[in-house]
Amino acid sequence: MPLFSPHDQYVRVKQHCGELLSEVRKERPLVHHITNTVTINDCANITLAAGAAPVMAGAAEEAVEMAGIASSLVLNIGTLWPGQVDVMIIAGKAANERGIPVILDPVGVGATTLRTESALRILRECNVTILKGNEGEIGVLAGSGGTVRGVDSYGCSGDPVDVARRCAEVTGTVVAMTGEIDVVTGDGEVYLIRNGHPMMDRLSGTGCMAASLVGAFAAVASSPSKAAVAALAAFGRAGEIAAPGAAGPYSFRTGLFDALYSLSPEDLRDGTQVEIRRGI
Ligand SMILES: Nc1ncnc2c1ncn2[C@@H]1O[C@H](COP(=O)(O)OP(=O)(O)O)[C@@H](O)[C@H]1O
Ligand SMILES: Cc1ncsc1CCOP(=O)(O)O
Ligand SMILES: [Mg+2]
Repeated sequence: MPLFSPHDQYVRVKQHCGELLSEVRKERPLVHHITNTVTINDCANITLAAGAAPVMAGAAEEAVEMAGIASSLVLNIGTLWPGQVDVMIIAGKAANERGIPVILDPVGVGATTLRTESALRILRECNVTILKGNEGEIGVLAGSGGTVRGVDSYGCSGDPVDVARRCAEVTGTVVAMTGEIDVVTGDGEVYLIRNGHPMMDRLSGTGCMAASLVGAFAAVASSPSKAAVAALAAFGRAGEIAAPGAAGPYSFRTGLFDALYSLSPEDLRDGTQVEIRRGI
């Protein structure tokens, strides 16, 4: 006999999403980013809008010290420069030693050899807690095939849920795969999150911001997968609230920050659209 019925479990996950949002605002965790130069400001502001505190620190000389005071670390390979992966690995190892979660956003993996080798090296040399990518990126890292052009996903080969499961198996991480439906899996169940809006795909940086939010929620959560579910549901919910009032991508961007800032734990609890399936 399972301890909880599927319906009980569904209600508990939704409740937990709301609780984690409250916890982020109460704890205001410091999220250390080593990230790209395109979306760095949006990542800082979305972290603030959620109630957490961002710091962007990319120098080798301060990587260990910053990881020493942060509550989570977000590594994003969007605009790599020579030596940046070395810094990411120094920070990642320091984060691992302290036991704080490490989130990897393998932006554009599969598009070039440098990106693929860099993502694989980080996964090999650091203990990545949550791997957050779009369908193409996760398909590439699962080894089952994904198409990435520049930083854009052209999808993965096969059933996205199977691909996410396989990626979690191969990498030993919790996988948070974004898209029209987000899939989170790796330490138990598989979660499908149906929040969000197509406008989120029309704005550069929504994938990076999703990783920042996963970092903020993982910093205060005991379960990495539940943190990723709550973060993606919160971001998706903010997108749903912002889209009807937007004239286009740029007013949507403003609305997205405002909606996340104003999102109540009760709205997140009630508005989270999650399906739970048996995991690996
Ligand atoms: N068509 C869509 N419908 C709903 N939400 C979407 C859609 N496309 C993207 N999103 C949301 O936008 C965010 C970024 O996802 P995605 O576009 O897959 O990332 P990336 O920018 O890395 O390609 C995620 O929170 C995802 O849920
Ligand atoms: C356009 C671009 N080029 C390098 S990083 C970047 C931003 C990617 O943002 P996202 O994948 O979050 O949409
Ligand atoms: Mg994008």
